[in-house]
Amino acid sequence: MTAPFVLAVPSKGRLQENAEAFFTRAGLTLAKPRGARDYRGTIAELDNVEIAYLSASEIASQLARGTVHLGVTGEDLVRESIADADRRVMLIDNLGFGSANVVVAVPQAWIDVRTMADLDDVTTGFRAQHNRRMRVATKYINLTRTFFAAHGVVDYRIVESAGATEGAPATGTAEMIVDITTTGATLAANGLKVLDDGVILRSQANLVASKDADWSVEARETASVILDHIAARARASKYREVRTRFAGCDAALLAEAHNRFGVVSPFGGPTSSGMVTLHCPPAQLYALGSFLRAHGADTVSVASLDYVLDRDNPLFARLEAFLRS
Ligand SMILES: Nc1ncnc2c1ncn2[C@@H]1O[C@H](COP(=O)(O)OP(=O)(O)OP(=O)(O)O)[C@@H](O)[C@H]1O
Ligand SMILES: O=P(O)(O)OC[C@H]1O[C@H](OP(=O)(O)OP(=O)(O)O)[C@H](O)[C@@H]1O
Ligand SMILES: [Mg+2]
Repeated sequence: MTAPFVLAVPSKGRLQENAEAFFTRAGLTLAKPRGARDYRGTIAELDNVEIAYLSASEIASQLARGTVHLGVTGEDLVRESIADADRRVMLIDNLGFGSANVVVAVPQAWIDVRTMADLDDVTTGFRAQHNRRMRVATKYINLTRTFFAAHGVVDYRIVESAGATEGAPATGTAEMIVDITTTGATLAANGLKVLDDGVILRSQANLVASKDADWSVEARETASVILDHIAARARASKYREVRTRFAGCDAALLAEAHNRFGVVSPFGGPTSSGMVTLHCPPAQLYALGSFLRAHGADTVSVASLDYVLDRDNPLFARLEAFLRS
């Protein structure tokens, strides 16, 4: 028996629901045969795939170790926990959820500190005056070191924080923090502000591949099928299907529609009777409908697309290039 292909999916926290919904939309139904507390699952449509339900941070670690082939996790966790991340894992695609920024935040009361350059001055002055370094509370130790170094800030010390990091300045365990934020509500509630150039990383959930997983022929084939599903869904959601028929519909008109509205003609130009099926970006639908009617169409129908299966498998092509590199 060949070893199963392992896909890691967040088991809890804010990424979980979105991740499951993402696979469902792609036509891949995640199932837990032994109930909700089961941390191993399957994909109803595919044999020989094992779903590993793990925390988002554990997914990043297992991708680095190669114990899972593909996983969904936050870019922040990938960049923080995997040294040399671009060589060991590949971010195949942004998933459009789990957006959050890793930021440098200081007390709002520091009115003269707006930028990293200001912070550099303040940390240097603090060290000279107090004979100790300012403390930064964070769980993003590597991201903090790299970012501070890039800005020439050296007079600081990291205090590792596992949770409630925003509270550190008020309780006196650190002077400032590096943490993740979405709405900014937690920072504001703790009297903190983000430095103007203090965004270290704009993170979101990603589909990530491990370089060191067992990429057997079977594993590659499974990845190709999974990524084909995902690409078909992604392509479908970028467009709506527009259909019409009128005598004046010709190649020149379609070329104009392409240039003006970003319309593509996946099945070629109009038939001899002027029947055509187009794919149009949602924001341009009404403009396209008006354009077609102005040129003679009596009726234009618009429908949403569930999947668009192309001969190309662009996500898998990227994965293959990475595995070869
Ligand atoms: N507002 C946010 N705060 C924290 N993480 C967020 C936010 N928005 C998106 N994320 C993403 O979700 C990931 C996981 O965060 P989540 O809070 O779900 O789990 P966790 O913090 O790792 O788990 P736990 O808090 O139980 O240890 C983050 O690393 C980040 O990529
Ligand atoms: O900018 P906001 O929208 O306020 O969100 C940011 C907060 O959310 C996260 O905490 P979480 O709820 O995940 O708790 P945790 O610290 O236990 O992970 C994060 O660590 C911040 O504290
Ligand atoms: Mg959290």
